[in-house]
Amino acid sequence: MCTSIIFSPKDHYFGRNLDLEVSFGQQVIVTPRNYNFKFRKMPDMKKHFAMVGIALNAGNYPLYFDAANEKGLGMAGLNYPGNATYYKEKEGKDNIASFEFVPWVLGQCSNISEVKELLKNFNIIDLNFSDKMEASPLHWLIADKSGTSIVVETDKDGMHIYDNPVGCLTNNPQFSKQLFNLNNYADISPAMPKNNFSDKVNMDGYSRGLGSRNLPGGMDSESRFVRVAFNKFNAPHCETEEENVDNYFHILHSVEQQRGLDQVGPDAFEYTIYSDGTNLDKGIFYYTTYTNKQINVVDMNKEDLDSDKLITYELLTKPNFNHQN
Ligand SMILES: C[C@H](CCC(=O)NCCS(=O)(=O)O)[C@H]1CC[C@H]2[C@@H]3[C@H](O)C[C@@H]4C[C@H](O)CC[C@]4(C)[C@H]3C[C@H](O)[C@]12C
Repeated sequence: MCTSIIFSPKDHYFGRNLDLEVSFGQQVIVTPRNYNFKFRKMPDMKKHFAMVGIALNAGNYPLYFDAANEKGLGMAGLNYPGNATYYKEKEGKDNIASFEFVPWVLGQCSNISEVKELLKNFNIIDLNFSDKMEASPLHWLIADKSGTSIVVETDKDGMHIYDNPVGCLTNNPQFSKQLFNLNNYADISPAMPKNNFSDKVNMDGYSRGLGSRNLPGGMDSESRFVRVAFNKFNAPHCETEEENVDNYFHILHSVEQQRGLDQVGPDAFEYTIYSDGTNLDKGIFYYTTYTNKQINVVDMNKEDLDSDKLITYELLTKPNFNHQN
């Protein structure tokens, strides 16, 4: 499972938790403006916006899991098995494979209204990257530095673009159902609950935090959706970058999957391999990994963004202990 959010305390932070049982050897990859992006059914994109995110470098082609561009637009693909549908090629349409969708959008759009315009002629096609790497069933959260976000789902009945009032996405079911499900949690609150039960019973609030007692705690995608939306809406908005980045990671880590809790095979457990976030206003990329909880930083502005070569950084995974004596 995965969770993606846009958090807007002052600047805007976009990213995700990547939850899975196996790692692909992904890296932080900065794609500069003059890297030649090839598309299977569309002309090459020789010049485009620079982007930073997590990707698998497949023979010098960055297969992005999630990324943000220099204009402050971010995009993440999350598993959507059973629902994601990719279509046949259509004449006159922009025919894009699912693994090309992130660079197609981030290469040329600056904000959500441009994305909506671009998607008017979009057709996602059923194409594998290679024989060994089949297309993944995904849906996408896309957000910009105004804090606006949309969800794109390509279902059996066609493509849906939803305005996203909560600024988060997890996995199944469809986004519209995830939103509807929030109805069931309307009474969750950071405040102590009032006794609406009966004035015949003395309820003295034996513990702090009773207002969030019914917040779902499971690893499943519906529980994480409710939990991350609630935690994000109630997170503090601070003044400094450090405080806001710290709060951002508290939100993502509140839905992280601890190893051992989500069994997907006889001896296999899904867990949060990394959590990342880009400051969309400043182009600074932050991440933590399951074993390295220090916040690591790659500042896109420190790179030569006019280059034509991918810039890669290994994800740091070595535990970082600070011995005080
Ligand atoms: C599995 C990842 C999503 C995480 C997630 O939602 N996990 C939930 C798993 S489940 O519901 O519980 O089964 C997705 C996100 C981005 C995906 C990758 C990117 O789309 C880039 C390429 C695309 C290629 O077609 C397949 C390999 C791949 C490298 C993808 C592998 C995998 O499907 C990734 C890493």
